[in-house]
Amino acid sequence: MSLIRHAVAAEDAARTPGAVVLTDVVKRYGRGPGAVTALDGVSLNVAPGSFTCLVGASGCGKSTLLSLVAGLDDLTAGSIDNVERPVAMMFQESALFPWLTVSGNVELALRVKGVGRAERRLRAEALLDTVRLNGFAHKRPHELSGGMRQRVALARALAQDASVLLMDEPFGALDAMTRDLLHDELERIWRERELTVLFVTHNVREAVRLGDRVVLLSSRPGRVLNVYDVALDRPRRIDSAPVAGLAAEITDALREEVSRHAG
Ligand SMILES: Nc1ncnc2c1ncn2[C@@H]1O[C@H](COP(=O)(O)OP(=O)(O)OP(=O)(O)O)[C@@H](O)[C@H]1O
Repeated sequence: MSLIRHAVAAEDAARTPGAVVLTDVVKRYGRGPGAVTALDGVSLNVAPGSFTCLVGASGCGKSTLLSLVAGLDDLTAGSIDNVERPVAMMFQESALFPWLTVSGNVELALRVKGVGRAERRLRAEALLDTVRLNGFAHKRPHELSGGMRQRVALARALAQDASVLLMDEPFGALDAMTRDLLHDELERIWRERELTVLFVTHNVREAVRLGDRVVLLSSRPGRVLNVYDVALDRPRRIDSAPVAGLAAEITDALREEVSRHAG
């Protein structure tokens, strides 16, 4: 297995400069006998404008990896380079402020950037248009469906004008149909804005539906086990045979890893 891993890392390192370049990243939480090694030597070159999905067993360090790229936590060893700041993040929970309107939530991100009031309003309107929420600017989050709340969260993330978008299971709590619609929207926005997306998911089919590449991490400590290039035409359907076929291959590898770890 380590041979594959090293081959993947070497091939990755040989690619042209990335928007995000991780080199031998190690992350350990705590010290002494109770320390937890979450990531152990992760190397990955994420090309500008690419869509990379991360999959792996629960607890393998996917969220840790995103928070390190976001600069929210310190590395124990290794390096992360070329990340243009700020990066935008999106989570499974929309984390909107309930007392603010939809527009107010998006405008807040612009306010933090020092954008003036009149321009904030205009830009928030345009962003809500981008995520197809025009007409909902004055609603409060509790008046929206889960999918609509995630659209607002996406608009708020886009308001930061970041070129790197980090997404931690953003559609994990949505029903299948809403999730499929949001896949289409995200794919469109990713292309229009030439974003670099790092997307964590438990859903391997979702990873194949969206990603240019799917990175499979080992069980804890997380290491890159394999990188799958997804050479399927877009737009893809999550229930199409080619998506299901590659997803089955990755799922088999993931199952093998989980049972190897359990054994
Ligand atoms: N702040 C922390 N302090 C101590 N241990 C932590 C901390 N954050 C994460 N861990 C541990 O690091 C490991 C990786 O956690 P992480 O949340 O990154 O995994 P994950 O792959 O995102 O998990 P899941 O798929 O279940 O969301 C886990 O064992 C977790 O318990």
